[in-house]
Amino acid sequence: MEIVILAVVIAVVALGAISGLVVSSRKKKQLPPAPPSSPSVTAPPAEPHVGEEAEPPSAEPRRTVEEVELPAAEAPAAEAAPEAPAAPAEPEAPAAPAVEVPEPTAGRLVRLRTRLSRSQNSLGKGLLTLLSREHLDEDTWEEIEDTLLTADVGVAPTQELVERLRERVKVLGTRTPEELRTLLREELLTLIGTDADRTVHTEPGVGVNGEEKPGVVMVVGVNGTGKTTTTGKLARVLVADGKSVVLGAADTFRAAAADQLQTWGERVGARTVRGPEGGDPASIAFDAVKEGIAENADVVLIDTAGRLHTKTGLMDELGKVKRVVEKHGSVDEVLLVLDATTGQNGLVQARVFGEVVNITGIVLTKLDGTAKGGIVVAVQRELGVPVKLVGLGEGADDLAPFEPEAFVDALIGD
Ligand SMILES: Nc1nc2c(ncn2[C@@H]2O[C@H](COP(=O)(O)OP(=O)(O)OP(=O)(O)O)[C@@H](O)[C@H]2O)c(=O)[nH]1
Repeated sequence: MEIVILAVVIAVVALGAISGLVVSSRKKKQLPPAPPSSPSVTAPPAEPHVGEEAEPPSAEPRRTVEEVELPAAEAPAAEAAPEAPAAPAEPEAPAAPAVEVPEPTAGRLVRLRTRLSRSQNSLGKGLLTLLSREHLDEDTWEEIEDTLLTADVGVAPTQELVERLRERVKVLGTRTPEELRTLLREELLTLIGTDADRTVHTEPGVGVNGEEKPGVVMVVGVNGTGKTTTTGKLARVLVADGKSVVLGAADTFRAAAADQLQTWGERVGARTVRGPEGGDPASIAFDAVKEGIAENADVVLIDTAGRLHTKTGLMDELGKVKRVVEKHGSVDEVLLVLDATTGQNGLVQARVFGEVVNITGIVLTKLDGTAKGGIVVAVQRELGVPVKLVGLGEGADDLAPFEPEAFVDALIGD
């Protein structure tokens, strides 16, 4: 019996040992799956790869910024142009509107009058309303003063005008609206001045070598005031008047400026002389006049780069551009372009530009976008030169000769 029990125990122990082995071997088999998951654990080591990869791209963009840019898109078109016969037709397509016929310049200010009076309403109408009050007490005169100052007329001209109005209103006694309108019209005209020569001088002259030289106009001013646009619009005006025009793209700061000018020129058949981007503006201006002389053109318009009047180096450069152009002969007109919306700051600009180049006329742009038409008075006083042209919109023919009467009529309405 004992033997049987012993045999059973041995058998049980033996079975236990065998099953233990099986379990442990299963466990060992389960482990291997762990290693497959271990690569994901080793993923972090991939981070260095990411880091490694990150470096080249960080270097690449520096190259691609220069290399890819727009030329990548433009180059094929440019390359295709000489090969494909259809392609050359495309560059000619924009040249087709070169036959554009600009609007006649006469009466432009009258045509643009609604735009002008819309923006200037508060000045003219405001003054008339105040002057029509039954009792013109001190408060009312102060309000009149404020209206003028708000419209950028300037302190001294405002005081002069108010003094004159006070005197004349006193003499008038009863004031009919019509009398007031006439009175205000006269006084505003006196303030603006009707005697100044507002012609943009573009007559041909005699060059240093005795040859006939085109009229030369330089367009100067602070950034974004509308120089290129004005140069383009002026080219249209001149072409409309039957003159041949050469454009000089001496704005080598702003990459798109030369293209912009060339487009304006192409639309009316005026050639643009341009140089490399960032090139010497004086030499481009010089070449433009040289071309103008060679081509027997009537007028050369030189668009210069926008420059802050506070940067001495840039202002010196402007002086140099003018001096270099004068090696051919006189510069007949230096137009300072002022943005009417910048108000009093325009006066500071006018003063500094006037010190560097002899300003002969002012172009007041964006008059359609401000009620501060009084700047016309202030800037003429500041510089002692007349406003010759006004910009009244972004349209190609939205540049008008400045006519004091039409301007004042627009201010005070009918
Ligand atoms: N509303 C309005 N916009 C104008 C007038 N004149 C110019 N502009 C706009 O003013 C912006 C600047 O004009 P640009 O001719 O490029 O100015 P710019 O002085 O040549 O600029 P920079 O070369 O950068 O100094 C453009 O969007 C023009 O369309 C105007 O009389 N009225």
